[in-house]
Amino acid sequence: MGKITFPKDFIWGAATASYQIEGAVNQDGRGESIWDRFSHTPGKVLNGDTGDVACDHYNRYKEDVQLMKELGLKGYRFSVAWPRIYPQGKGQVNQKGLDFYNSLVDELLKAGIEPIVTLYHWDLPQALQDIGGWDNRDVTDYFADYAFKMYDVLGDRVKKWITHNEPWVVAFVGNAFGEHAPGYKDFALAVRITHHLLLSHAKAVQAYRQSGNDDGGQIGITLNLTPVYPDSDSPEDSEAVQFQDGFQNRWFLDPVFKGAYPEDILEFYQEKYNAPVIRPGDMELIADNHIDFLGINYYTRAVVKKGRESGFDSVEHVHPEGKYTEMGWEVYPEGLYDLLMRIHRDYNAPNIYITENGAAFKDDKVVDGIVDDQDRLEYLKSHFEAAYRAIQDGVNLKGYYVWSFMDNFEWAYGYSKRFGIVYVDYETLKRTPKKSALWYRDVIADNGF
Ligand SMILES: OC[C@H]1NNC[C@@H](O)[C@@H]1O
Repeated sequence: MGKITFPKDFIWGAATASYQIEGAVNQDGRGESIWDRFSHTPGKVLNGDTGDVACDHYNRYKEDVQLMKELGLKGYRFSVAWPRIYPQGKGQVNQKGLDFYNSLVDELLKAGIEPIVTLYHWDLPQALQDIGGWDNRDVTDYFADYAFKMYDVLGDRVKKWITHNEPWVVAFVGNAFGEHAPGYKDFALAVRITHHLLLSHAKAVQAYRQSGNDDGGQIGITLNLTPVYPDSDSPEDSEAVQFQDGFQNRWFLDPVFKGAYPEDILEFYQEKYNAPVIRPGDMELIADNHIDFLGINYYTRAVVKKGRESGFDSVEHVHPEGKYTEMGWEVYPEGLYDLLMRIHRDYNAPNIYITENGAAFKDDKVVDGIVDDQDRLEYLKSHFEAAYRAIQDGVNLKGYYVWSFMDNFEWAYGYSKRFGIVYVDYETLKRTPKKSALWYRDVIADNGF
């Protein structure tokens, strides 16, 4: 592909999340989150790593924003730690928590960087988990109250909001697979939680429209979407694709864009798990609170075939020959093009932002002050090219936030996986832009490559 130039005003950014970078978990009145509890539970996180210190961004944010400015970032996606605002999840507000995010937003704006703020990136206040967490329908109201407070405090300067990050991961990885906080292995619980997450999303959108701070503002949701391909063109394999696509993608896309769950998956869940619990008015609330943009987190594709068991959910994942990242995810930029075209075609999505895309590779070592992460540079380049083709074919893609601005706490993998374009030395917390960051700086400056 020759020189490509992205549309004018395309937002080139980078993304992070509170628990993964902030540290300072006991500073300035922050309450405990479910990830504090989970990471301090022996055996849950590799090497016993926790987010206690992480990148100490809470105390180093001015330095980090300065580095973002030097890289020329146009946008920065971060998340607010709910337990910094409401240490008990509701009730008493922690002013020092509000002060931190106010200062961070002011630093970003001074640096000419547009903030896009995620309200929930997995660090639920533990006090709410103690009353059932997302399985307790009341938490959907506490979330809307927390969202309203953030719109009130930051909404004059923050004009792009994301209600939830990856509700599929929150529900299933945290409550069915047991690999994330709070660590349950209960599929019926996970399905019930998906509905409460979507309900809380709708209530937070409604609160935004009522906040009086939504002038010129946009609100959306970020979904981790994985395009699914059949291992063969057999009818059995296409049935496996149908289930996996429904389980992972359509279960959230359909209610958000069409106001109803996909029939095939809903029927399967009701039969097998007697879930979700949908009350009269729920689907209307979800249907009536439209989003202004869809955030897409794309990492890789899935290739599936009919599994050995019987039943709609009998799916076996296949791992084709090819290049894989340190997470065991196939490098497949074509999947990003196909996904964007599908969202455009099947859901007529309004504006789209790639709110996360990036990779962890082994090549992260500082040698003479340089981190030569050629693998990551090539990963990003190939995915930028796929995004560009989708724009050329009509997709309303308005921005791209690389995951991640800097190496950080990669959940159950702890600090063993590095996604950053900036290297973090966890002994000294020194930040070193990697080769990919320096290349990205030029892409941003030229709005292409
Ligand atoms: O696994 C890489 C990223 N995926 N999306 C959510 C983020 O919190 C993860 O670090």
